[in-house]
Amino acid sequence: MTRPRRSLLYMPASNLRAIEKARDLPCDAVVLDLEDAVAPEAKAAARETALAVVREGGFGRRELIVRANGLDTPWGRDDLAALAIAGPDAILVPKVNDAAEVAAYDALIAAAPAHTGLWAMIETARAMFRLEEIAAQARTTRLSGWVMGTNDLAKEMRATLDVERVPFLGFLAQSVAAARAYGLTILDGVFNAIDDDAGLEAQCRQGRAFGFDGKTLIHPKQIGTCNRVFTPSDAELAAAQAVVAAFALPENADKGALRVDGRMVERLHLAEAEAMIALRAMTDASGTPAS
Ligand SMILES: CC(C)(COP(=O)(O)OP(=O)(O)OC[C@H]1O[C@@H](n2cnc3c(N)ncnc32)[C@H](O)[C@@H]1OP(=O)(O)O)[C@@H](O)C(=O)NCCC(=O)NCCSC(=O)C[C@H](O)C(=O)O
Ligand SMILES: [Mg+2]
Repeated sequence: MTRPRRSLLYMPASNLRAIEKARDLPCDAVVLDLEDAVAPEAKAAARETALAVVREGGFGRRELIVRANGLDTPWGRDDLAALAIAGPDAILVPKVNDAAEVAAYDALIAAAPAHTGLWAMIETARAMFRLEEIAAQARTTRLSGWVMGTNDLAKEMRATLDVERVPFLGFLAQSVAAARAYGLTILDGVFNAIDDDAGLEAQCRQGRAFGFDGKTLIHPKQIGTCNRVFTPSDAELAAAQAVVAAFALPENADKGALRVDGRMVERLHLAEAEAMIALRAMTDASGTPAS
């Protein structure tokens, strides 16, 4: 991981007030949506707004991502052509079903600057059976991130999307495994109940337990909880530092397994501990409070 991606806040690219506000919000990334949050009659104007916002910048350390319309819509191709020239940090494409679609999106943004990543929404029933082939596109395209689209997935499956997300647990785990197998960043889906703080916290904790890098959000009031849950706590940091210190002792140089604070730790835990310390340092350096 090269930067924290705990909190990605969506906003309709047609909502100038929200975009203006986002320049000062403590999220790690901003996603300007041209897809589902924008009505058909507002699509063209929203695209122009998104392009102007990318050109203008002003988001500081926050990544700026734009979600395009799909290639099966009247707006997808024009979105991709324009975004390739504008060059946001990433272009997020919706409802990817298979590897061929990733390759098609990648070809259409071939002219984009090198810093522009391709991110894919994982949110269709068909994609659930092609996770590995989609993730493997990271080897041949600029695909570098996935975002779970649990609203669309719930709709397609006709499943109930509640706090616990029991119908989705298998797919969430498989998606994280596929993403990790090919080195992709992966963000959890949104939590729609804006005023349910306890539900949001529980779902952030669940997402972190699954291994997601962070969560996608729909409202500024969700950012604090999300950052706090996805930032290693002081206790986790201390535990990680204890693991690193134990393996650094000369008497442990040739040992593979140790007892640290009553727990068995192996060298794989050393790597985890180092990653946690690095993430905490990045989040501290980002200037964004955990809560
Ligand atoms: C959901 C909302 C429509 C709620 O809007 P509203 O009731 O107007 O919010 P508030 O009055 O509480 O807003 C308070 C202030 O905060 C600003 N605000 C609100 N939302 C955002 C935001 N997302 N980003 C930035 N700023 C925001 C308001 O402007 C108010 O500011 P002020 O004027 O100073 O008081 C609304 O929150 C919203 O539109 N959210 C984002 C919706 C969206 O982008 N949806 C698409 C992505 S979700 C998705 O598609 C997931 C995936 O594809 C899947 O399938 O699962
Ligand atoms: Mg969706």
